[in-house]
Formats: sequence, structure tokens, C-alpha cells
Amino acid sequence: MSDRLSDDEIDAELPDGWTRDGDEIVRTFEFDSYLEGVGFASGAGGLAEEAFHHPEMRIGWREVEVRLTTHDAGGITKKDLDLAARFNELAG
Ligand SMILES: C[C@H](O)[C@H](O)[C@H]1CNC2=NC(N)=NC(=O)C2=N1
Repeated sequence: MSDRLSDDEIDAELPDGWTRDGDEIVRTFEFDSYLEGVGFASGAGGLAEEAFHHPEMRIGWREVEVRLTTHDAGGITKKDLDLAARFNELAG
């Protein structure tokens, strides 16, 4: 099981565009169309399944809000940071 990261570790290693919200990290990805956001969410779901680590996603008008935390650890772990970085790559 992944260990929870310290505040300093989280702050130092948050991928671009992500912010901390309590025991979660969050980023709102913006798109030129609603369906582009839906496509991103679908791709992110595939990456999540691959990692067996699952975000909460809210699909809105030309945006997708993604939240990550490690439920098993009760906080933010390297799994969250690593998957966040992969979501950044997916978004381009
Ligand atoms: C049993 C446990 O739910 C699984 O190991 C996985 C599934 N997906 C998960 N996703 C997230 N975000 N956190 C978890 O701790 C987690 N655990």
C-alpha cells in the first residue's frame, strides 16, 4: 500500500496545473468542446483502470474537473501524483 506523502512532498511534487484541496489533489482541464472533454474523461478512465487507481471526475461544459486521493491510505500518495502527471500528458 502506498504511504501518505508529507505536506512538503506534495507541494514539491504536484504536477503542473494541479492544486491541493485537503486530502485530494485537483485540476480542472479545459477544452474547446463538450465532447472533447468527454473524450478526455474516457481516456483518463482507461489510464485509471490501467493503474487501478480511480479519480472522481465531473464533466462540465468544455471542462473536466479531476480529483485524486488514495482511499486506501486516507490521503495523498505517490499514486495520485503519478496518475495526475499521466492525465497532464493525456491532455497535451
Ligand atoms: C480495494 C481498493 O479499492 C483498490 O485497491 C483500489 C481501487 N481504486 C482506487 N482508487 C483510489 N483513488 N484510491 C484507492 O485507494 C483505490 N483502491
